[in-house]
Amino acid sequence: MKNKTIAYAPASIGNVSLGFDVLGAALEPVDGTALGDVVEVQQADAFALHVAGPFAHKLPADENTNIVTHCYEHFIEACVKYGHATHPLAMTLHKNLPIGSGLGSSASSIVAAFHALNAHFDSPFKQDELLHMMGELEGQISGSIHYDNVAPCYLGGMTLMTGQSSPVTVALPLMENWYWAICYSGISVSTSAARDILPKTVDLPDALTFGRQLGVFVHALYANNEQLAASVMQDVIAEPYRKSLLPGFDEARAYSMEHGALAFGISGSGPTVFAVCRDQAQAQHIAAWLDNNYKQNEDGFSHVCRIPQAGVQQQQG
Ligand SMILES: Nc1ncnc2c1ncn2[C@@H]1O[C@H](COP(=O)(O)OP(=O)(O)OP(=O)(O)O)[C@@H](O)[C@H]1O
Ligand SMILES: N[C@@H](CCO)C(=O)O
Repeated sequence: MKNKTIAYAPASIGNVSLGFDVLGAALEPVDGTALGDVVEVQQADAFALHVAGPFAHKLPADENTNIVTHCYEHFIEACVKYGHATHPLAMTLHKNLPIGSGLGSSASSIVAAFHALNAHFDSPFKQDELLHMMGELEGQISGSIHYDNVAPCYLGGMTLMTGQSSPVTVALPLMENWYWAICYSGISVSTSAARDILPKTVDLPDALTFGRQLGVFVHALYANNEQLAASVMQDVIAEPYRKSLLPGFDEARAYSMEHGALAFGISGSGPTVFAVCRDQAQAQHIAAWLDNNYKQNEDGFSHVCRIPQAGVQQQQG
């Protein structure tokens, strides 16, 4: 067992427009910004959670309501159930991602927490076992289990959920030259509220479009056909309802598409938006425009990102 274990878990895009709840991608800013939460664990006499970082003050003051505390309790219960030895830990969460941002903020805390806990105790649980725990904890927050943030955050890349208990998710090929301009507007959108406004059933034409788009997208990634892949990146499930929660969304889409973006959409449940760009210069231009025009307040930010191959990463203590 290690004295101190530290894990960094990246931001992620849920849905990627065309894959509601079943498609997600990790994010890595090209300028080296660490866009993700960090969790440290260390042996202690009793459990304690300390919260730090730029968005710590936006979390509930009571550490018992922090999802990281719930991850610890869940992990220890699982260890007891399966006969793995444990001891109490002190944990620190560096809350670097804004809450209710659409960047997979709770997923980032959850993945960093479970990875640090598992590594600290010499990996008693395997990948899919941990993913199930992560999905369950994410479901406690958003109201239903979905893996489209926790899976890419944990494993990196762009991942498609299988609906199976193992493998929970499979990796998809990436378009080598795509850059993702992302902008968080600075307001908070609750994922559970953004799920509650969606209709409970989907019309047949939309169901057919959803299936066709997802199938064509996966084919186009394997065929390395950028135009075909981008042509089906449209959201027929959530965006028509959610965009009313996002001031300036239509203008941001119109500007991005007029300036060459291949696709544009809501990241997760928003308010973060993304534009898929052919090269870094185009992404820088669109990110700068979004920064000046889509951002609503000083909490907002924009980045040019790539999709990293790696997800959660262990750091030196
Ligand atoms: N460590 C944590 N990180 C983020 N949210 C937390 C954490 N602990 C508790 N919460 C609570 O969970 C809820 C998170 O809400 P929500 O799912 O809308 O945000 P999110 O995960 O940040 O969203 P998104 O996936 O869109 O980035 C908030 O009520 C927040 O106070
Ligand atoms: N698939 C989830 C992602 C939330 O970040 C949703 O759109 O509700």
